[in-house]
Amino acid sequence: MSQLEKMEVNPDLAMERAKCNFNIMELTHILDGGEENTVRRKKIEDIALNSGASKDAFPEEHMSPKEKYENAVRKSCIFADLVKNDFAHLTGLETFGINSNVIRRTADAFFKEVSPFLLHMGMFVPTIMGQCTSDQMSYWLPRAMAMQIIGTYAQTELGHGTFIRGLETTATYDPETEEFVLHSPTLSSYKWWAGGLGNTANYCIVVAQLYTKGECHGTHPFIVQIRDEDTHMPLPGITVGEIGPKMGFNTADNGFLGFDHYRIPRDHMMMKNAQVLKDGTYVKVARHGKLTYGTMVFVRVMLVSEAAFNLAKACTIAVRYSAIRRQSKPKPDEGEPQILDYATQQHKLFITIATAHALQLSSSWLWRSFSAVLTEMKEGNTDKLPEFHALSSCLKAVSTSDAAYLIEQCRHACGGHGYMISSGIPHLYNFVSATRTYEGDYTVLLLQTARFLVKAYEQAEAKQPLTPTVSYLKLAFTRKEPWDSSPAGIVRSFQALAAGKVSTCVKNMRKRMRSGLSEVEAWETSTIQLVSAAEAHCRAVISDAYKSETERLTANSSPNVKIVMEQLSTLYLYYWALERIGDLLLYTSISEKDIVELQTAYEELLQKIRPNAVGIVEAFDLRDELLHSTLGSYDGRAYERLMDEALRSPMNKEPINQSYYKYLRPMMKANL
Ligand SMILES: CCCCCCCCCC/C=C\CCCCCCCC(=O)SCCNC(=O)CCNC(=O)[C@H](O)C(C)(C)COP(=O)(O)OP(=O)(O)OC[C@H]1O[C@@H](n2cnc3c(N)ncnc32)[C@H](O)[C@@H]1OP(=O)(O)O
Ligand SMILES: Cc1cc2nc3c(=O)[nH]c(=O)nc-3n(C[C@H](O)[C@H](O)[C@H](O)COP(=O)(O)OP(=O)(O)OC[C@H]3O[C@@H](n4cnc5c(N)ncnc54)[C@H](O)[C@@H]3O)c2cc1C
Repeated sequence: MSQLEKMEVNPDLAMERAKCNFNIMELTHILDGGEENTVRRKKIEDIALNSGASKDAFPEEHMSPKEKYENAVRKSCIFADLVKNDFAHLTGLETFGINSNVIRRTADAFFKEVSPFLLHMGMFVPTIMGQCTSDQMSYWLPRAMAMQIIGTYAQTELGHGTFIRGLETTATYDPETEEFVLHSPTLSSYKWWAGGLGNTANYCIVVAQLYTKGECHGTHPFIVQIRDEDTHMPLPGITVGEIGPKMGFNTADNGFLGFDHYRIPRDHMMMKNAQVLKDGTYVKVARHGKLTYGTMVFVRVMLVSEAAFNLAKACTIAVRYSAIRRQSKPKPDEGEPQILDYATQQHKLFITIATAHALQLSSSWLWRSFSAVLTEMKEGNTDKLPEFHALSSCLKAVSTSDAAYLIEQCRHACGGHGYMISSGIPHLYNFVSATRTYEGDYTVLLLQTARFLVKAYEQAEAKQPLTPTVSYLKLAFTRKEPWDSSPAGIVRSFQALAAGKVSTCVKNMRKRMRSGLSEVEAWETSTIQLVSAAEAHCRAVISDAYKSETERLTANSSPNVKIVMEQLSTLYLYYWALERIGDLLLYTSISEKDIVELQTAYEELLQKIRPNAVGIVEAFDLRDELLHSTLGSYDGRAYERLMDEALRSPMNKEPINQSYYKYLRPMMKANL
């Protein structure tokens, strides 16, 4: 009999819910962006999850890699059907609701890892929307949205991922036949990594060096058919396959792809930003050279919400588990406390909750900025693109890195059981740690932001106007920032700290150049500090956005919800101030006494948040189907669920495994 048939909700969790002193649903509405959104989200989740279609008859963990992939394809088709037929009227899919947070969130109930359609939804469709002319779009978009074709995004090669200008795949225009000839001249030029490429996709966007009239015009995107639309066989001239097991993403059939003088029609070049005319003349349309990188910028923005969502899942699991787990006996005449009562446990977990809020609110703010930039770009104005590139790069880098670190911390907080796949935390970690690398590696993206910061610093030095997110750089030219422990004061200190770090980098680079290094060498020898300066800038941006969004969103909320949100945003500021004490000592007037007071205030805040901790994570409103966790389910029956999962293991299906007769018994008998 299943252990779960025996009892109801764990009493410790029931007690936590009873003592929560704020309106959980009100916080949920705020996090969803309004009550209407919550109602719509719940409708979608009900349609998708009450059908039972997301469930597996056999635990996915015990399937072979091939079975896992096939199961993921099966469920992807069911999910795609739901998206097309059942959700459309609720999400506005005719526009671009397909990437809405709700669809993304609901998909997680279907896939413990990821769908092989992730790249189709996440990059193929957005690239069609961003890089095609309107004629091209009216041909490709309906086919892609209706899932008549399945695509992916093949940019990275075996030899190059970061350095896009170094890609080796060529697309050479042949005016005789009005075709491009795609070719992979070397092993390192083979496309590598594209999700869904291994077995699923029949089309892909290929980024290749464009040659026409004997001249190279750099990398451009092309839509390329790789498999027959009927038989799914790779087409002649195409070599395609799957790259093998990975830390995560094992249901995503990431693939490799090579071309042997493979021909595609001229109009399969995505021509919104640049065109090749029939006679081979190259015409540049875009006003900014990097608009072909647009899909990457879009996905970087998406990844900030991804980081927030995955952190929300991890801390829901870890906080619920910490409420039902009792361990040790610090007071001999009392029982074992809930581990959530330990200050060190609160230190691990509450920053995780606060970061989930910080990233979610910063991500909404970033989306609004993105929409404004896109609107201006539609009118031909690309002035704000450099600032937005710098902003989206650092936010992608820091959010994914923080999320990976804090999810690992949630695993630590769950002790040994957190190491079980069934806890749900390993899948979250494996997924999020990849986001730190793909769509631009952490270091590489922070160095992009640093380039922008250095230029902005030089503008500040020359007393030229600064764009909004870097206007604080003028602090580098004033006296040391006086320490002020109010939230607004801490944000200002983070800005002073970032300004100080950028200034130090510039001064060091100039010194190195004076001592004979070239500009490139001076930059290269300063990159450790430049990465640190860009991280500090990003921390100041997040802190500022989190604080001001909290103020905006709680302006009309009930007093207790306001208190909870303010406590969390203040905790975020205290935590990072304490983490960066060395830097604050350098760039602000903080004293030893201030530091002692800050540490005390931080510890007191943890205690204030403690009674509402379960309520706060439950405001993320994550159904059990989305969490996939034995430790974090709503009923808190972690031990029963762990035992149930253990009993489902194929290793327990026979009392004696055959290896006993084959190996163990002969060995032990021989050793008698
Ligand atoms: C049924 C199933 C349902 C499933 C649910 C669906 C829901 C969907 C949700 C989806 C969520 C996520 C899905 C995503 C999954 C993605 C998987 C991973 C995909 C990939 O990884 S694709 C490959 C990505 N690759 C990269 O990111 C490469 C990183 N490299 C670069 O970006 C660049 O090369 C570079 C590092 C920036 C350097 O470029 P380059 O050498 O060309 O440039 P320079 O350094 O010389 O700089 C020149 C100049 O240009 C500026 N600049 C650079 N980039 C940009 C830009 N993007 N925009 C604007 N400006 C840019 C740079 O700042 C310099 O300016 P300056 O000269 O200083 O003025
Ligand atoms: C799970 C997963 C899915 C992916 N899916 C896709 C996909 O669908 N389509 C696709 O096209 N690609 C995909 N990728 C590839 C991904 O975009 C690249 O791996 C990523 O952009 C990093 O590039 P790289 O592998 O070349 O790393 P490298 O650039 O080789 O990085 C290796 C190290 O070198 C450092 N480094 C590199 N350049 C510099 C520099 N200029 N300065 C300082 N340090 C530097 C990096 O910081 C890093 O520490 C995927 C990757 C993963 C892991």
